[in-house]
Amino acid sequence: QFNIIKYEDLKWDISLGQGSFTRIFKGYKTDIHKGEKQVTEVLLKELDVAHKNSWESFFEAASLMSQISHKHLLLVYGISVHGVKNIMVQEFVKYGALDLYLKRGRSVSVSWKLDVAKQLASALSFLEEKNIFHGNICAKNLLLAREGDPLQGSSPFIKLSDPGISVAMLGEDVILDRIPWVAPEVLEDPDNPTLECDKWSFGATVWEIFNNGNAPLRGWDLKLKRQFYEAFQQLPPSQWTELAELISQCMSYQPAFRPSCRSIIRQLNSLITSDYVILHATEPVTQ
Ligand SMILES: N#Cc1ccc(Nc2nc(N)cc(-n3ccc(CO)n3)n2)cc1
Repeated sequence: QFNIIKYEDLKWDISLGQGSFTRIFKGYKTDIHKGEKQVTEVLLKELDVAHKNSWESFFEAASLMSQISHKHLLLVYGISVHGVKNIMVQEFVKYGALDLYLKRGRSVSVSWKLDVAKQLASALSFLEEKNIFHGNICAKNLLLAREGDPLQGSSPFIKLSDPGISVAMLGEDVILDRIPWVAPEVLEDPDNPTLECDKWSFGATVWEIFNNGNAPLRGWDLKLKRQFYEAFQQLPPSQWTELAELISQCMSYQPAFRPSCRSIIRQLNSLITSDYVILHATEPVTQ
């Protein structure tokens, strides 16, 4: 499924923060390649000891990412186990998580955001072809490999990160806290997620990207978040009607009403060519 990396071949560098069940570090792995020592920069993702009994699910996420390869899917080199430590060894993606990058107030253009959305849609389309459910699509799990430079006209490049511990293994509170990224039907039946659930999350992620990385329903408590679904509410619509339309299609409470990946990509292409893009070259950054 994936290769086992020897703990002694890994070296930890600085801590880069923590996710919900993991902490991440910059690091290095050493390989012997044709008798030569080769050191590779990696991202070391450690499963918190408190959640060590979710290690199968943690590694299942790693093996999912190792079995398929696509330019917009994160490369996972392998896993390492050392005592109670469970470590996933990933390619180091230069600019890290997209939500933090956008929050840092980088004012990026509308076409930059659409480009990122299209790359995510193509990763989603690839997963759909392979009938693979991701389960954790959000801006925090989009990694920025290339910034793209509006002046040079070079475009950004993103990689979708591993899904982490599967949603079926998570407690109800963790699932509730993932509102509005988690599809409403997942709350009803977390053990049988479908590909349509990822389309809902795609809609919430595009909303995030166009809101400069600010989380939707930020600061809402779990009760309010649950009510958001019970009242069939939608996220505040973008003033760009066609974009708001795509997001609300993806975030249909009826899974069958969500558009196919092909339709999502087609709609993104028509957004890219619309004159809104030219008029709003770089939005003033509203924090
Ligand atoms: N400052 C800074 C900085 C931080 C991280 C990276 N690189 C990176 N590489 C990966 N493979 C994965 C991640 N992640 C970050 C959050 C998650 C949650 O999924 N992953 N970050 C580069 C710069």
